[in-house]
Amino acid sequence: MPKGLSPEDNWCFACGPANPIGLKLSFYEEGEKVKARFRVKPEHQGWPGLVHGGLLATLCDEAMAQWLWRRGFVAFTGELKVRFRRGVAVGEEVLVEAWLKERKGPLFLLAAQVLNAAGLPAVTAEGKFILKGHNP
Ligand SMILES: CCCCCCCCCCCC(=O)SCCNC(=O)CCNC(=O)[C@H](O)C(C)(C)COP(=O)(O)OP(=O)(O)OC[C@H]1O[C@@H](n2cnc3c(N)ncnc32)[C@H](O)[C@@H]1OP(=O)(O)O
Repeated sequence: MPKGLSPEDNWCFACGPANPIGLKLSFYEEGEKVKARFRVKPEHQGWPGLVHGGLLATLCDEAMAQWLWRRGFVAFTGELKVRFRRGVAVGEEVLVEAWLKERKGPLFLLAAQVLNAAGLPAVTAEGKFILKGHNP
C-alpha cells in the first residue's frame, strides 16, 4: 500500500466516514454482490438537475474495489469502462452494486451497475483491478 494510505484513517473519498467532503458510502453484502445506496445531492450535479457522470463512475469504481477489499485483496483500478445509459436526477436514491466476473492471477475483472430509483440500469461498468497486496 502506498505511503500515506492508511485504511484506519477512514479518508477514502467514496467510503471513508472521516472524509469531510466524502460520499460516505456504506456497503453491505447480498449474495455474491456488494451494494450501497446513495442519495444524490445538488452538489453532485453536472448538467443542471442531472448527476455528474464522473460521480457515477466513482460509485462503480468504489463498489468494485470494495468487493475486493472485503475479501482481503488490496487491488488498484487499472482500467475502468463506463456506459451511461440513463441520466440520474438530483435527489434520486440510487443503488450501486458490484460483483466478480473473472480472475486471472493478479488481474481481476469486475462488473458494476448503478440502478436508478425505478430499479433501471443508469450506468453499467467494468473494471480491471491489479492485485497489490492483502489486508490482514
Ligand atoms: C478505508 C478502506 C478503503 C477500502 C476500499 C478502498 C477503495 C478504494 C477505491 C479506489 C479505486 C481507485 O480509484 S484506485 C486509484 C486509481 N488507480 C491507480 O492509481 C493505479 C495507478 N496504476 C498503477 O499503480 C499501476 O499501473 C497498476 C498497479 C495498475 C499496475 O502496475 P503493476 O502492479 O506494476 O502491474 P504490472 O506488473 O504492470 O501488471 C500486472 C498485470 O496486470 C496487467 N495490467 C497492468 N495494468 C493494466 C491496466 N491498466 N489494464 C489492464 N491490465 C493491466 C499487466 O498486463 C499484467 O498482466 P500480465 O502481463 O502479467 O498478464
